[in-house]
Amino acid sequence: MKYKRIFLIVCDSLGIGNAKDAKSYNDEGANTLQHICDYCDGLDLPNLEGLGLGNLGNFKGIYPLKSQLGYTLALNEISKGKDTITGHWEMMGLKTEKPFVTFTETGFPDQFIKLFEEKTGRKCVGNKAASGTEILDEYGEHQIKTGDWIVYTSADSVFQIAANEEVIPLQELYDACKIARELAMDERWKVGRIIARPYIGKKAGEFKRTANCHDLALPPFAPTVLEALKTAEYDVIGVGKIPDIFVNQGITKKVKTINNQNGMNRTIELSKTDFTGLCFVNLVDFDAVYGHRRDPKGYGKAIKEFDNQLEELMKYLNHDDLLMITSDHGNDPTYKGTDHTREQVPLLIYSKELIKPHHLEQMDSFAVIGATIADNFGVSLPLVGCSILNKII
Ligand SMILES: O=P(O)(O)O[C@H]1O[C@H](CO)[C@@H](O)[C@H]1O
Ligand SMILES: [Mn+2]
Ligand SMILES: [Mn+2]
Repeated sequence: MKYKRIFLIVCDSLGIGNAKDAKSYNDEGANTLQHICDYCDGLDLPNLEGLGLGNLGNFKGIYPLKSQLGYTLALNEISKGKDTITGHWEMMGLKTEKPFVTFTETGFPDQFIKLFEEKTGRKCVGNKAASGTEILDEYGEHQIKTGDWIVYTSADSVFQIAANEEVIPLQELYDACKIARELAMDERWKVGRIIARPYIGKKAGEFKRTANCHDLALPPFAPTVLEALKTAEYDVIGVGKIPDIFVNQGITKKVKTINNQNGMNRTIELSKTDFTGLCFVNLVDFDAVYGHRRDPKGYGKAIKEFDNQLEELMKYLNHDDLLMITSDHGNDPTYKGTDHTREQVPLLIYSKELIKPHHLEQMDSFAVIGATIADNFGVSLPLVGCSILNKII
């Protein structure tokens, strides 16, 4: 074991363009970070820049340094799919060959909706691909009058249920999600995630989603690196959405968060505690609050805030800790539509002492991350992805 603790932070959706297969996803030219930097007329990110982020692309305001502190490379996703689950599972060694079923063009079939209505005792409205905030403006007032569920999907493999917390009790929404998850274990409707989308407010234009959102994912289809770590009795701390994404498999401790800032604060607190193993963090606001909302200015501000908090985290790292910063897909806020974009993701690696700063161009598979972690802790390596442990040290 070279590193006692590894902190892996996923800046959800912070892609860096250039995916070899972007065309087959209709995402040619998408580049989340580059276009945010352009839109903001340059981003000043001293900590990420110091690690070497500027060597990973042409990002206005982020300069490529000759003497970067970190080890940097770009990763290509090899799975079929560009959603959160696919990206995170690949990081931990699973290659998804068959994409999850989607209902983007058609909405969910009548049979599924009927069963869901019968079992939950409420009717559904919506049932189409939509932005989660726009659909509240469309149906939120209707829901207050009727108590109907607002259901919707997207380009992702999801069934999302929006419910006003002041109209439908939160627990009833969670129970309905469980019912939907059971129904959607049927092969015909086996979507990657059922998502509870609670919100508050009284009229269109004023509805606000709350932090009580909850995902019910399919369990990973094979053991992941997280499982291997847990079996070998290492700590596997999941912060934010991580436990949901892996349906708690391989997780030894769950830490809930309410937003990015809180996620980083919780991570900084964890860095002051003693553990041996992995602290795996997802910062979802980049994606949910800015990427899908096509808000490049807000996204830029959020990256800047992350960069500030990163400085504090780095201060608390021990000499034998390793920090990895990456992403799970792109979500270019200047791109057409409101969905994820197929992009390469950055991998920035840092340790106070045990690192050989270097910029390596690119590698295939996000599983480079899981393989390196497995290698470090001496557990069995995943079937995909090469460890770079011996290169970074
Ligand atoms: O528009 P909202 O509700 O944020 O939905 C987004 O979040 C879901 C999960 O990533 C996807 O379906 C995506 O469209
Ligand atoms: Mn994501
Ligand atoms: Mn998303």
